[in-house]
Amino acid sequence: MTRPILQLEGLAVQLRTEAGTARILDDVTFSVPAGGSLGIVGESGCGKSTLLRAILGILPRGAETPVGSILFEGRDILTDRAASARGRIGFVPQDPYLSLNPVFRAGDQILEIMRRHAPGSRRDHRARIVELFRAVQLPDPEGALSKYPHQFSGGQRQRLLIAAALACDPSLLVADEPTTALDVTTQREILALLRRLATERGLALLFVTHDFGVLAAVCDRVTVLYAGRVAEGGPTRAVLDAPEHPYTRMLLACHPDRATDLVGIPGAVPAATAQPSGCRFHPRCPIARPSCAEAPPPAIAIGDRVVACPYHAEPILA
Ligand SMILES: Nc1ncnc2c1ncn2[C@@H]1O[C@H](COP(=O)(O)OP(=O)(O)OP(=O)(O)O)[C@@H](O)[C@H]1O
Repeated sequence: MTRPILQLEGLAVQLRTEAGTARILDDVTFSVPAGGSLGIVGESGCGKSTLLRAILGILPRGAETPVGSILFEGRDILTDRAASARGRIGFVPQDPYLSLNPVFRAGDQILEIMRRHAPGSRRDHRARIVELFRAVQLPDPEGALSKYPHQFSGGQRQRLLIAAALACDPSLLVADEPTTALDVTTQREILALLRRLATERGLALLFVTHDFGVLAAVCDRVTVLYAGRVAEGGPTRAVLDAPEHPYTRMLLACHPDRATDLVGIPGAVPAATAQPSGCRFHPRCPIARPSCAEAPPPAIAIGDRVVACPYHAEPILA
């Protein structure tokens, strides 16, 4: 088996807020091997962004020290600051319109990042940036160096941001819904680009999305989060074709591309300060039993999949 680049074991993140302790992530476990791509999906408020923040070491103020471990290239970046500082984690943000500094030329913005990570002369760095621009298929890579962000289209700006994420020579690329701000055609091109770069460079890719179409286009595996806990995980195709957890089944049934007789999931994701006892999905779950409110369900392994529901084989009646 390929070595994991990123491995989370029992990660829990809590935040002190005015409304009490927000239990945002609990017992999150998964791994991403070199060359592998994992998508994190779940409704808004399930903890996807907080998960990325924990990995990138940028949790908000009020966060308690996370519990569990985040092994990056075999070292726990929660405790090993040196590993974290040296970490080769590239980040592709959500919004290409907000994520570039409008007053600096594209080349200079990436030069800054490269200088921090790799030795070399200005000329070496510029040559490498042109190479990166070529790799992300920016038109006129040489000319792009001296352009300002507003001189690029949305898709080109996202390509610039991917080039910026690659500037630290990463072994892991973390992307937070990088195509939501783009039109469908551009979205497809950017997803294909990410997929190709990850394969060609042997990068591990961690991809956050709420869109199953995007997930299927990019990720070999998926982890479904619900209210900060893993509901289900496994190969993307298998999970999309035959979801096991009631949450995944209902979430997929509400997807516009899928016509089924199930409509929406009643209720809403609970506030992180008011997580239900036991299985956090039980108040919205049509097959919940009284015991579901008692203790968090353990993750059950089914081949190369996991599902956190002892009643996953039961039908859901509309
Ligand atoms: N700084 C904070 N203070 C208080 N609560 C927070 C904070 N950050 C996140 N939360 C809460 O943690 C939960 C998870 O939030 P998070 O942003 O990680 O979810 P998400 O799945 O990324 O949502 P979205 O898809 O809308 O970005 C939510 O209930 C949110 O209100």
